[in-house]
Amino acid sequence: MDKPGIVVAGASGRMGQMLIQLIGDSDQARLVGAVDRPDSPWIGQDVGTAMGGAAMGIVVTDDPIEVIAGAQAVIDFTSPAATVALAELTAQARAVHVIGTTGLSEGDLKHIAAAARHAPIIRAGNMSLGVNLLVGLTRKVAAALGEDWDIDVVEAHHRHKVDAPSGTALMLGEAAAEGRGKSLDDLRTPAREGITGAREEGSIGFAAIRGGDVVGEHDVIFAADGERVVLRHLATDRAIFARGALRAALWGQDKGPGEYDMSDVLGLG
Ligand SMILES: NC(=O)c1ccc[n+]([C@@H]2O[C@H](COP(=O)([O-])OP(=O)(O)OC[C@H]3O[C@@H](n4cnc5c(N)ncnc54)[C@H](O)[C@@H]3O)[C@@H](O)[C@H]2O)c1
Ligand SMILES: O=C(O)C1=N[C@H](C(=O)O)CCC1
Repeated sequence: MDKPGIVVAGASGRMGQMLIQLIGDSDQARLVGAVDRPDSPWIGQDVGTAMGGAAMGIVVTDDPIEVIAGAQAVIDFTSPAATVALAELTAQARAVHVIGTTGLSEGDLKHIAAAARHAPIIRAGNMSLGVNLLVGLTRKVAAALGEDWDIDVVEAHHRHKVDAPSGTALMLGEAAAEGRGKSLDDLRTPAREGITGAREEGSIGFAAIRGGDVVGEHDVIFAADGERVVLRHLATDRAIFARGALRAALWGQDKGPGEYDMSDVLGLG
């Protein structure tokens, strides 16, 4: 069988460039399209040349329809608005949509769920093996410890990140809430500022640091009287997210319509 053809959306972005390099070097997939926003200076350029290397024979376009029609998967690390639009187009082409974009609203998620009725969509706030293992550990530790153990998720990212808490922090918070048999919506405490009052028992808090070139750091802190347990993941290279996304695109090739996540892809369920 031919290697699956993959479109990268957000080609000029930090993740887009990682993916183009990874797919270009892969013997399991081929790059068939590169999409970016209409005002990107990369539009009309060969994507390899735009990245400062050799030409790859793929011209960056702001019109996803044509390239998606000939693709088996779209890997998308863009913005919430772009991701919602791409979900509809990718579903129409019956291709696999791998979504790494974070900061999606409830409304965005409803659009994505509607698109997943027609094609497989694999979405995760973090595509790395390490974080997806940490999600399982967080669920277990939260289940083992009583509500007298306070839970906070503290995360740090580079200065360009636009959403908070990070998608990863929300995955970890959801896992902690699940461990306690609740939903994060029930336990999440608003960002702290001013006279917040004492902490509510069983609540889950979030704190975000933004600065420099930090790729991504997450601590899940379980704090009780006299002791703390800290679960930590440190990302030092974005390649971990790109490898996870490509793995998801390949895994999705024989899957039916529906919503999947990285625990499905990695068999961690
Ligand atoms: N799930 C994960 O593992 C993971 C890992 C890293 C980043 N992310 C998320 O991926 C997203 C992108 O991160 P980044 O660091 O690459 O950001 P970035 O700003 O470097 O790149 C975003 C890219 O999307 C493009 N874009 C924006 N609007 C578009 C549109 N309408 N059509 C086509 N392209 C469009 C931009 O031009 C840019 O090339 C963020 O939401 C981030 O949180 C997720
Ligand atoms: O760089 C980013 O932006 C990242 N976003 C994801 C998140 O929101 O958790 C994953 C880590 C990097």
